[in-house]
Amino acid sequence: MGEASKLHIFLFPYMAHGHMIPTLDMAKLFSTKGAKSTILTTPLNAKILEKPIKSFNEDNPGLEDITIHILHFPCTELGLPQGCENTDFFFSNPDLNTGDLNRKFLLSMEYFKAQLEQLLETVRPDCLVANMFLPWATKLAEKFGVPRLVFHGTGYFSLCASHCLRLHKPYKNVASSSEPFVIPELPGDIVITEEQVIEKEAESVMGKFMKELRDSERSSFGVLVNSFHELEPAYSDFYKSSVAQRAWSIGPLSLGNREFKEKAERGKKASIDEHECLKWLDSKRRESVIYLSFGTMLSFNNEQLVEIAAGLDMSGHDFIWVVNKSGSQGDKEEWLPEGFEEKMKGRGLIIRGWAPQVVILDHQAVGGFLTHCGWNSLLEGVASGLPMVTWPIGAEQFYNEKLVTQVLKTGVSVGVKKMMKPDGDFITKEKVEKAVREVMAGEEMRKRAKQLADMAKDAVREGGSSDIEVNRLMEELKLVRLQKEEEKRS
Ligand SMILES: O=c1ccn([C@@H]2O[C@H](COP(=O)(O)OP(=O)(O)O[C@H]3O[C@H](CO)[C@@H](O)[C@H](O)[C@H]3O)[C@@H](O)[C@H]2O)c(=O)[nH]1
Repeated sequence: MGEASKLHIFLFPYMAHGHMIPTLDMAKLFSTKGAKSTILTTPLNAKILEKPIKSFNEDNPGLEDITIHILHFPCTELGLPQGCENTDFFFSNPDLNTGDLNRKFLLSMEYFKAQLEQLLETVRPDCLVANMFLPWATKLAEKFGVPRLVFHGTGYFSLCASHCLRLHKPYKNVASSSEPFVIPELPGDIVITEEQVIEKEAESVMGKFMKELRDSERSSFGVLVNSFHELEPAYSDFYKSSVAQRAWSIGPLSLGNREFKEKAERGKKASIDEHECLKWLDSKRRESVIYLSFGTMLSFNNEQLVEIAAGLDMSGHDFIWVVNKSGSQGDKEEWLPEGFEEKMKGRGLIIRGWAPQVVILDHQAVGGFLTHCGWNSLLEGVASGLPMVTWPIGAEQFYNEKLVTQVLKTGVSVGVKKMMKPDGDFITKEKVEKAVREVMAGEEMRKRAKQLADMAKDAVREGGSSDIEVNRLMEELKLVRLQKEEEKRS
């Protein structure tokens, strides 16, 4: 295909690993469909993306379909610490006030408006895929006749749950914040409590910001969802008929990474040698290891870490545990029980910092996943056919948990009742032990999880449901281009 006839897509991710990782996967996917992508991001984030993009371009000689455009982001002028170009900057550092920085960081995204406007005017891409946290992107794109697609990063179930909770506010009719209720209108009689709901604060600054996001979504070209129809059919149907005007399921995006190198290069540089990690896993029995990770946005306090360690010990299972902790408390002596690592030698691997997650999840020795239910992790767990222990922390993670425990029935909850902020739950070692044992022994859950993994792989194969939707999207974008060309001629 000639360069000029290729669709050119701008991708503008939110500057957080949970958004940048699927964005790069998306760019690769578009490349397989003959489109070229430009990822818009800041210098430090570009550094993280450079290596996997270079590998991708080397593996696909002559295409060079993915490029980065670097944006200016003057942190200190915006009231942020120097070098704060990714949420990881504050979430992995327990010494910082993450709440304040998170809000300021989110609102600083407006700074990109002028740069985006100029780029859209000069380059005129065929489409702009912008993260939901950039609501002003819809109007800017419209000004230059560029269709704007929204990428939320989460799945259909939580998008639908949010919609129904916002609409019906059922939490207003309960006697206490811990009283369970069924989410009205949402298929499946899903039970939740008020303390797990994030839609409560419509009048707050964040509530108003979220409304702006929804308004900008309504006038956009549509929504891209990292999911596949067979995983959550009732919710993908509900979303498409009752929530968004148009949506395309294009996942699981992580499955586009087939080679070891691609899987190992997702996100930050791993804090462990990937081959060492594999060697360790190779020495383990099939499905005997539980993998624990709480994503990129959280550090537990030392008391909770000690309790997790004890629970893992009591479970008797081998484990890989990722502790996303830097700063002064990251020092192992400060939070691990005395002699724990020596005692667990051979049984447990603790990764401080970043793990090559998909490499680990795909290994046959891994038999379970204890997850905070961030959507990327959850979907990666599904794609690897793993039953899960759910330990949501905040954001939409409690909704994702309900998908696993109440709909898919491929996991059990560790028993967290409420969001970590402001004053989350303390989970005892007994609860950790019980949930880990139950998931590792749960044959029915494992069977269902494996069926879902097969469906996930089928969805992204040629002719599979997600493959068809990506093709449809490409055709629609080509049509928009044709119409624009015709308008220009007439
Ligand atoms: O050591 C690590 C830690 C994470 N990851 C990867 O990083 C991503 C993390 O994404 P996710 O699991 O979604 O977690 P968060 O970063 O916490 O995700 C944020 O963004 C998600 C998508 O919008 C939301 O679902 C979450 O609630 C929100 O916290 C995944 O691809 C992981 O494979 C690694 O490779 N190694």
